[in-house]
Amino acid sequence: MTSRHIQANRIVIKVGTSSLIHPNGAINLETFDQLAYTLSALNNQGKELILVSSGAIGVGLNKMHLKQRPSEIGAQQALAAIGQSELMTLFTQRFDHYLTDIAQVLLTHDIFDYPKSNKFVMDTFNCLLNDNVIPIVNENDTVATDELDHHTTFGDNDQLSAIVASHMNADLLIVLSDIDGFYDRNPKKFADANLIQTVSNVGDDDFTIAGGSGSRFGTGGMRTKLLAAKRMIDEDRQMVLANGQDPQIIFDILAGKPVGTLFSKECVSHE
Ligand SMILES: Nc1ncnc2c1ncn2[C@@H]1O[C@H](COP(=O)(O)OP(=O)(O)O)[C@@H](O)[C@H]1O
Ligand SMILES: N[C@@H](CCC(=O)OP(=O)(O)O)C(=O)O
Repeated sequence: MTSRHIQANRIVIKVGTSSLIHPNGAINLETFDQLAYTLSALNNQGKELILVSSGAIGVGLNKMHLKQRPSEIGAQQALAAIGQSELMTLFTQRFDHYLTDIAQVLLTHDIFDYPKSNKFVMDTFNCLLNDNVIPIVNENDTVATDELDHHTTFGDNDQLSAIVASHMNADLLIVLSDIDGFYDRNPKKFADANLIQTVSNVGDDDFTIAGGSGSRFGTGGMRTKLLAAKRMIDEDRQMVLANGQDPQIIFDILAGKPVGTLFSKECVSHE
């Protein structure tokens, strides 16, 4: 069987709304539980983990019994504020079950551009990792109003996870979504789309086959994931995009099994 060369000690895992919320708007409890189990097991093995989790708006919609995301930015921000505490409650419950400590870190995309803030954030992450605590990051949606087109780019956690991986010098970024990886066209629209197993360079052609979000709750779609992948490859880090339906897939990724799409300068597989 072919295998991949994945050697990662410090890992950023990003989980999208589409993995945390069922298409009917209900909370996907299995994902929360399996994510907590998998990350706790890896934490116990000594891996350094940072989880970037979307889902505040999705959980907020569920809590307020709303079916549709409102179009006004203020209303989305209010829902994110409602959902974020609920999101952390869900994580706290599940991680407690596996005796793992977690912490909430809310960031904005530009926070690392300011040397003082950069230092504070890095110090916080480093202290948490030293203390064996898993930081759970989300964009601070209440104050993050720097992007103009909030209807499509509100809280782009794909790129935030790449920024965190970059500044924290992570070896690997794992992006968990509701599809098996990067396809030659949107698999939610084209039944005959083919999975691309490895990408060593993200170019313009790749962006032309990257469509928008496939669910009512996700925001970034494939474009923001490719931007994250491009950054990782440029910095000689690796990224794997995989299906988050069963977060135990992270064990397979770390074992070098050919699951999802690997973005890496070195895509050599071994028989
Ligand atoms: N080329 C492509 N390959 C895979 N998925 C694609 C592609 N183009 C668009 N997509 C869409 O991107 C979606 C994943 O992005 P998104 O809905 O934002 O998920 P998440 O909440 O995990 O960030 C998929 O469900 C799929 O519909
Ligand atoms: N900060 C927003 C995240 C938005 C976002 O990036 O969503 P997704 O495309 O599901 O990763 C929230 O928690 O709802």
